[in-house]
Amino acid sequence: MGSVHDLPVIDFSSSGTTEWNSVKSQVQEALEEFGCFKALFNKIPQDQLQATYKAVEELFDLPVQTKMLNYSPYPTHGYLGRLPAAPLYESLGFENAIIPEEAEKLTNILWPQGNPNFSKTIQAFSVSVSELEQLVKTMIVQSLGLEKYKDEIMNSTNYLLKVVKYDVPKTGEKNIGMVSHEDRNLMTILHQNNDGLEIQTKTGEWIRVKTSPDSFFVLTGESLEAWTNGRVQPAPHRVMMTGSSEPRYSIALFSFFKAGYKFQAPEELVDKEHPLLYKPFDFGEFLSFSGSQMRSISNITLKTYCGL
Ligand SMILES: O=C(O)CCC(=O)C(=O)O
Ligand SMILES: [Fe+2]
Repeated sequence: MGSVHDLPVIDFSSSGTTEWNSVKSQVQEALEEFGCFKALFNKIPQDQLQATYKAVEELFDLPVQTKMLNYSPYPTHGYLGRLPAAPLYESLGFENAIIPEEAEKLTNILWPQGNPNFSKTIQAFSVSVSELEQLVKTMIVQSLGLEKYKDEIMNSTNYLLKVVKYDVPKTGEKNIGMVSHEDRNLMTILHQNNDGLEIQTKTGEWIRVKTSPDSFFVLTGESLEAWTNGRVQPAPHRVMMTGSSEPRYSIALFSFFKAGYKFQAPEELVDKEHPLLYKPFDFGEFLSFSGSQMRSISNITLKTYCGL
């Protein structure tokens, strides 16, 4: 792990029991201190990664009216763009993108004649990143001594693949790509083609995440804070388009508890020093009620919604 001024970097490329235990404790330490870390994960070949970025560029090249067909009943899970607070930002979301039929169904809305290459590419990418998400989740439940909840957690998780494009700011335009916020889901695993993502540490310092082809940035969200009864807290993050000469793309897999699954922190994490922070809640209902997947953008906090 790096110095106080660096974000932790954790290598997931080797396997074996010794490595597993070492990586597991690095994960827990990083999450408790920063709520995030950079994962070196080489299970996605470079040509697959390049094909995914190519597919994403093709998607953003579609006319705005077409992109707007990407609708989700959940706020911020479908097409978003031209927002006054984020004029450089545009995103689309693919719910359950790890399931081939779902990826295809959403693809066919955008390309009624079909685009099997696109749906297969984003589905394969989502599956690979979901494997990393499941490794991290397994390590968290093991570190907390809560492995008995692992299957329930795994079976209650859904995934959304969100792809984002940030335009280069024009002269005189603000360079904020996305304002500071924390995510509300369980975990977000993000790959970027150019630097731009910045993380705020607990001491208030902003750190810019360095891009490399095999690095995936793991951020935890408010739902994990609730499930761990405050042990892991999400880090504020933002995107600054500083010194860019070309658009920036990021591809992020969001995991969250399925709508209809009411959850609360396991009783093992509740005691005198750690009183229960939140009443049981359903993430789908909370998302609909709060109006945004991003804390700090919506005025409704989890504390006001179901805090104790
Ligand atoms: O594009 C990025 O790097 C950040 C995206 C993000 O934070 C989000 O969609 O919640
Ligand atoms: Fe975020």
